[in-house]
Amino acid sequence: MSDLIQVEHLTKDYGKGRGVFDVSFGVSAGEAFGFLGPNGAGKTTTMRHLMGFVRPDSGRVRIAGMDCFADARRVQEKVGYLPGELSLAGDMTGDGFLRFVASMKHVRDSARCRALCDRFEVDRKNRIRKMSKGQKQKIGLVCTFLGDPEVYLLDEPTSGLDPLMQGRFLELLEEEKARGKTILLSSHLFEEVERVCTRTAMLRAGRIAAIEQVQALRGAQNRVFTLRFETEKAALLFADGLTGAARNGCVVTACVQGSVDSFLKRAACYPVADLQARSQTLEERFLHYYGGEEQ
Ligand SMILES: Nc1ncnc2c1ncn2[C@@H]1O[C@H](COP(=O)(O)OP(=O)(O)OP(=O)(O)O)[C@@H](O)[C@H]1O
Repeated sequence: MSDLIQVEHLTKDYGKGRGVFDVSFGVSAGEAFGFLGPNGAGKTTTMRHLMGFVRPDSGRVRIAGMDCFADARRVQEKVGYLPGELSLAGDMTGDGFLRFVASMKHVRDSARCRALCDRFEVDRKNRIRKMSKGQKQKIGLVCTFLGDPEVYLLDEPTSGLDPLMQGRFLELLEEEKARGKTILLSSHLFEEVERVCTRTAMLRAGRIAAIEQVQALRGAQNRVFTLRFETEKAALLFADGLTGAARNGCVVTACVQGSVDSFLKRAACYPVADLQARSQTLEERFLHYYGGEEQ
């Protein structure tokens, strides 16, 4: 079966190396797909193409077989989109705005809206312009989930939320995933993607650097060793020519992929005062793709 979300060779060139270039990926129905990348990597630009706000310079972007630009209205009816930067009607109260959005989305049953507001402890009485960033973000989240859409495009959804609300949001996302919804989740936060998504793309400077199974990343056999040698000379000799090793005085930190046998035998040639080993975090693994990126 073909993917529900299809991005094929998407290019939007804003000049001076900015934009997205030859971006391709697919998200199958019921899959949660992560979209990770540093600032300016192209996450928002890709999402805006999926919402049909922007016409690609080249390439194709489709949801449920519909061209996102040509069929923008029909696509948008299927999608719950949370933009990275919200623009809400500041003069309206939270309640007034939610009612307005519900009517736009033809949502007649208010039970889901109430449940979402309770979950996120939404301030419905105050005017939106008087709300904090987090309070506005919670209104945005309720609007996104309100219509019970089939597809979610979420652009850094937890930005501005406190840890309690971040947790509640991730719970909601897991529930929606269990209900078969298709999710594209853009984030800077590795833990967030790790918790919800089965696969993730990593964007760098407008291009896909890699697409990986989250499970495979989590289970990768990479180990980070920190060794303290008796002397700086020993540390220097040990680290010399060792790929991926960093030395600070007597301490050498190195990431070892696969078998640790030859690494430990090499270390055993020098006087070791202390050794610690741990699994490489997902974040460290991603840094491999982002290495050298200017933020
Ligand atoms: N309308 C536009 N005109 C010119 N350049 C743009 C436009 N929209 C985006 N860009 C540029 O395209 C690049 C990608 O931006 P985008 O907002 O997609 O990145 P992002 O990954 O969402 O970043 P962030 O994490 O900071 O939100 C950036 O260099 C940005 O300046």
